[in-house]
Amino acid sequence: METVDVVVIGMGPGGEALAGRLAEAGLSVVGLDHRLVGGECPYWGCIPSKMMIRASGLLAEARRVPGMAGEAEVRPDWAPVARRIREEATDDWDDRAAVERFEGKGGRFVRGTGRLTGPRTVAVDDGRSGEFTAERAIVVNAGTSPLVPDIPGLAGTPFWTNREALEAVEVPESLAVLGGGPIGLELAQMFARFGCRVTILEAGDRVLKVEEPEASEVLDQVLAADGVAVRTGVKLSGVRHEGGGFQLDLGDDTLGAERLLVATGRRTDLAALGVDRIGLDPDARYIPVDGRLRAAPGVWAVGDITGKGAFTHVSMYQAKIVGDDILGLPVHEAEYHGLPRVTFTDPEIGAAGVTEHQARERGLRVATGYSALPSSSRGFIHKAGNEGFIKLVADADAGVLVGATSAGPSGGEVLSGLAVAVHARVPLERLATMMYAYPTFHRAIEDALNHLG
Ligand SMILES: Cc1cc2nc3c(=O)[nH]c(=O)nc-3n(C[C@H](O)[C@H](O)[C@H](O)COP(=O)(O)OP(=O)(O)OC[C@H]3O[C@@H](n4cnc5c(N)ncnc54)[C@H](O)[C@@H]3O)c2cc1C
Ligand SMILES: NC(=O)c1ccc[n+]([C@@H]2O[C@H](COP(=O)([O-])OP(=O)(O)OC[C@H]3O[C@@H](n4cnc5c(N)ncnc54)[C@H](O)[C@@H]3O)[C@@H](O)[C@H]2O)c1
Repeated sequence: METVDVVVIGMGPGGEALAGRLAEAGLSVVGLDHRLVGGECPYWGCIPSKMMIRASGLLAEARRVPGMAGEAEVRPDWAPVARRIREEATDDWDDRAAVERFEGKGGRFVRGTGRLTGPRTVAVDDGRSGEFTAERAIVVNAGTSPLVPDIPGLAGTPFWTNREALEAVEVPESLAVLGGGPIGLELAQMFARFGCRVTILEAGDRVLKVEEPEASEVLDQVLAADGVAVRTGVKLSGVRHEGGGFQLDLGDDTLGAERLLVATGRRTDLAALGVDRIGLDPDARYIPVDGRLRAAPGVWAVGDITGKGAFTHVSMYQAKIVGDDILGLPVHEAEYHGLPRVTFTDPEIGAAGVTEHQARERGLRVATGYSALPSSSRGFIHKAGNEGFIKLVADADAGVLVGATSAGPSGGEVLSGLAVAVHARVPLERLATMMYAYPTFHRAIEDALNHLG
């Protein structure tokens, strides 16, 4: 048993930043991770997936040249993408640089699995087994893993999760994507643009069901144009892998595909983390936290495991608050009412705050405003690839926006102003009386404000 100031279990984006900051502040910090320092985002998530999407976006833009700027012959090549992910993004899934960065700040890294054994103690299984007492804080940043549904025949087949998909060295000839959430959609469109025949199989009645229905409609339209087949209301009842491919039993018919990507959500394992030792329910999905991310006396949690939004920016935002709290600095408690998020399809679907449905469920007197990008000046100029819209959701009594969606080219960037408006509760009157630069996509915000009702 060794005594230190802080133990961080799991070095995802938030845990890595926090552990480094606390070590730089002079605390003795042990950071534990049984995989790679940095977590899912840099190795199997945001960064490599957005590099792939950047490449597929270039292909899509080149294919828009005919009729607008001459001729372009597009011959996709996956090799530079796979190479970039190995050489620039993941260092071939080697975290040496991140470990050294942390150690350079004075931290101590242990590659192993951490488990709470009490309110101040963490057992580490690193092949030797040891235990740390954390005098000041334990921080849990253990993240999530792919959730694989219990479908007959699926277990034991060489299906992909996000991890295998982002390590792909070749583009499959055909791909079935189980799940039409952000992971499934981003990767489906991206692989299709590299010449793969893609089918999305979504159990719900629309893709990206957590966002506005108008976003799902735009995605249906653009995915069809990319040659992606989208099937909703699907129940996959059996999986077989034979002759180098998958046979998927869909009740009425069978779908064949070279590869199967399972993108049906994420799961946590609180029992394995020993949360019962700090008085929490091991069968719960998330660790309950207060505004300072405190889960129990002396224990904080950050990231996906708190259930406040499975995004890197949530993890980083929470880590800053926890750092302030542990260091005894003034704390601005976490607020999620303006939660921004972007699904990096083309068009990007940016959103902040609540959807219209969520606002109505809260019993608000809701007003909405909508403006289609193709009919805006900028959309008219842009032409090919101009799909998208702005949708605003207002609390009519309070006179503020409680939600907004910005779908379109650079929809995630256009979101910025809307995220400020929702976060800072800027009065509608102020938004409606400001200037919006001409001719930008974000001018559609003004048009949507004019249509609020
Ligand atoms: C394909 C994909 C694309 C994504 N794209 C985006 C995006 O564009 N933008 C965005 O904001 N988010 C995106 N996300 C989500 C983002 O990756 C996560 O929200 C982000 O990684 C934050 O997670 P986290 O901090 O909870 O920890 P994680 O990144 O999940 O890391 C947790 C770490 O804890 C370790 N660990 C777990 N249990 C233990 C234990 N008991 N002991 C020791 N170590 C342990 C794991 O090995 C891991 O390294 C994407 C995710 C995926 C899968
Ligand atoms: N751009 C981004 O910020 C980004 C990108 C990727 C992932 N993420 C994060 O990662 C999280 C996980 O993403 P995800 O797409 O795996 O999960 P998700 O939970 O968001 O979506 C999963 C989808 O799979 C469907 N589904 C579930 N079981 C099914 C089944 N048996 N058959 C068919 N469909 C089924 C669900 O109805 C849902 O639409 C996201 O919620 C998001 O927070 C973020």
